[in-house]
Amino acid sequence: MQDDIFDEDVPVLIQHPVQPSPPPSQEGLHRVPLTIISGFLGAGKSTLLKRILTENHGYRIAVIMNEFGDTAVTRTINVSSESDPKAETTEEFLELSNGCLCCSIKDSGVAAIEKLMQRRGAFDYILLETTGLADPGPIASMFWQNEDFSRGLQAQITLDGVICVVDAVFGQKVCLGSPTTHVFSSTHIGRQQMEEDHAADGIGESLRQIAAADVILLNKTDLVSPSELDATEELLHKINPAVTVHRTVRGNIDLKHIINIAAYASGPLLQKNAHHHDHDHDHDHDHDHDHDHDHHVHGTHYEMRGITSLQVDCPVLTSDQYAKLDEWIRTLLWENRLAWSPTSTTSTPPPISEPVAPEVLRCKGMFSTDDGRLYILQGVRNMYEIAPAEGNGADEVGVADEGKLVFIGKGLGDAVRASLDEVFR
Ligand SMILES: Nc1nc2c(ncn2[C@@H]2O[C@H](COP(=O)(O)OP(=O)(O)OP(=O)(O)O)[C@@H](O)[C@H]2O)c(=O)[nH]1
Repeated sequence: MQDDIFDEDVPVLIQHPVQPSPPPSQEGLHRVPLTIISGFLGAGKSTLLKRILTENHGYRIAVIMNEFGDTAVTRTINVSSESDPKAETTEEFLELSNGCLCCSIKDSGVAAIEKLMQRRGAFDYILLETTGLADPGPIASMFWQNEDFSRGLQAQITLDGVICVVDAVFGQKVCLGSPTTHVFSSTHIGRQQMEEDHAADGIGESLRQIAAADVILLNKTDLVSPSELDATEELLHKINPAVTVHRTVRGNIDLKHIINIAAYASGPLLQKNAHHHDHDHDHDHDHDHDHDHDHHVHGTHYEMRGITSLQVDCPVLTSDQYAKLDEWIRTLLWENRLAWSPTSTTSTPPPISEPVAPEVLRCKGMFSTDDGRLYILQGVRNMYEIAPAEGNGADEVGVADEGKLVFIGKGLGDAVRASLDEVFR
């Protein structure tokens, strides 16, 4: 692990009592935003978190890290702790000099968060790292809750977003020093992981991570040519048409792009597909690439190794169509079937059958109704919400007459699209 750049930044330990102080009154406290950080093995999650734990950014973030003993931050902390006879007692919660709080997960993630919430007030934000092999979807659905169902932890925490760190050069190390290195396209290797990664159920973990992400950090861009990065980025957008991609080197990113992004709020969506490049020298600019492939192609679906993304235009809906769409989504997410199937009484021919039962991992959308209202669709697995857009009126958003819906999951092909067409009829 190349952690030498951080060696000068040994965090300063501040003692915490073994027993946490009693939790402050919950009254008047806002829910603490939580961001999930997932990513391919070795993609650079720890490097990103090290940055957050050591740089002066002004945020008080509690970072919950996996594999506590393996990370360079922990090693530096442990080195500091060797001279500290009470190091054992401080191991689980370490307050760092930049105001952040570092926590280890020894129990399940939920237990760690419950313990962390006993220290509420010491931080404003939670970053939760998942293991490289984890599917962030179930964790996201645990924290993403309809207000009506908020209880326990969900009443204290609100899911802000899911970040996925993608290695632009997967396998690069393996090739280093190998006589075949120069004949490998490094991005090809990164893409190869996505293309080959598929589990028994048809969707591998790295694809699930991409599917569940609101923001992708395409990391290690220093090792890959711009054209190869473009190709990888295009692939990411095909797998997840609603994701925002930032290019990074060693996880160097302005934190505003990954925290407080309100990816699950009822704000405008699907506007954020501009490509963002964050370079090590902090030069940050957004621009659209002139790809051959248009990421906003109307009514597209893309399939790779069992994962499909379906992006459709949604016309301005009548109240009947709105109700039908709601029923269609509910049936798809809750029953893994199409509301308008071959047994439908509609006059159109039944849609062709899908080889795989449809399943949605993530959906997002924005559409308007003919009474001038703008709605946001948010869904994580079998939970979804359609809520009036907050903040911006339809005029400001500028997409009132060209709504979009995005579904990412399994078996979301032609039959699903044909069924959805019925809703819009
Ligand atoms: N050249 C280069 N190396 C990087 C970059 N980001 C991370 N690395 C290196 O890649 C290796 C893996 O980075 P980590 O941050 O440990 O990756 P991880 O995702 O935490 O790994 P796991 O916890 O094993 O899944 C380390 O040697 C890092 O120094 C980058 O942008 N460019």
